[in-house]
Amino acid sequence: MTDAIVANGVELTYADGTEAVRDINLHVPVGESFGFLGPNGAGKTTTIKTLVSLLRPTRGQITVNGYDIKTDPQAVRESIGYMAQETSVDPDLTARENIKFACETYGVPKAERTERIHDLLDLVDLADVANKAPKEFSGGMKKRLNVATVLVHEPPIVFLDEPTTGLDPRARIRLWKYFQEINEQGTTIFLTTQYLEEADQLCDRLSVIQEGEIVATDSPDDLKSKVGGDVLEIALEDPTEDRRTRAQRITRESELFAEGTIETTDEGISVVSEHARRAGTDLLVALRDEGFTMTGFDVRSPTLDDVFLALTGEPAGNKETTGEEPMEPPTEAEVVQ
Ligand SMILES: Nc1ncnc2c1ncn2[C@@H]1O[C@H](COP(=O)(O)OP(=O)(O)OP(=O)(O)O)[C@@H](O)[C@H]1O
Repeated sequence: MTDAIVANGVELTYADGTEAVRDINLHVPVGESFGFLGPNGAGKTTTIKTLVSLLRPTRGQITVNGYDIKTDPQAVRESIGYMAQETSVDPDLTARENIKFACETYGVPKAERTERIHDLLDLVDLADVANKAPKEFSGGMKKRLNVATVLVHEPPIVFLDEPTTGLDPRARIRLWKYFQEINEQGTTIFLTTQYLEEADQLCDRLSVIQEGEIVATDSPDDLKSKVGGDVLEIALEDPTEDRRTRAQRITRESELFAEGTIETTDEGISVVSEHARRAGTDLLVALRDEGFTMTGFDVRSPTLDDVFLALTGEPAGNKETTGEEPMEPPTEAEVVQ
């Protein structure tokens, strides 16, 4: 399979000396849905802007659709769809007019425009509000319109920079559906995200990026399998620091869990081990014999959050779960759709 995106040894240092990305290497085959997962400031936007030729790398080579971004930036831009982090639709033109404008900008032949606009309004579920202006739309509807505008010239690759940030879960799931649809139709997708679930749902493969460097690249399942087992979480009654540390030590001293990763949590301890499922109850008994009372117990498969923690030593800072980000309530137009 040919590569849609190739990046070799890419670095980008901003004028103020910030080394935003260092030694980025990528090979994204045609038809793949590839993700860049990382927290705020990790270098995702810098990377995507460099790939679409809006920023010039300080070092390294990039080809997109076979075009070199340094020598052929115009050909790169004409052959891709790029959705920036900030939604870019004209608030005063209607949804239909916004898509028509994009058709003109990208030189879609006149004879094809009417059908293309109709199909795109359908794809993103905005046919009912085609004659309304985005100033009346919810954030989710604006993003969907934005998706339609970047697809007008049927690009073989679309670059999506945190396409669902700020949307409520329902709007997010709808957008995922459209991305899956265009990917199934053969479009290569490169997206950045800080949502673990988004990476899990949409990406065939992903790179985890931290402080400008790729720390792992694989399929979501393979990344999870590298965590080293299932995750056993135990909540203790009265989980003072002393008690959590003692429970951690007892677990570490037990033969079965000596090889696992044992962390203290707010409620008690968390153990990642290949024995978590089979021998979890033995550990509960051992802790009970040492005088602990357990108030909760859960064994689960690893998530990308566990992957992130194992790779970077930090939680992913997923806004969805930390609740840092205000959710956008649906507007009237969204509700009536
Ligand atoms: N124009 C700029 N000049 C100097 N430094 C910048 C500039 N833009 C970004 N940076 C810095 O480069 C680093 C990477 O930023 P970048 O926006 O690429 O990260 P990100 O992963 O996309 O984060 P976010 O999720 O917040 O968009 C950060 O330290 C950021 O402060």
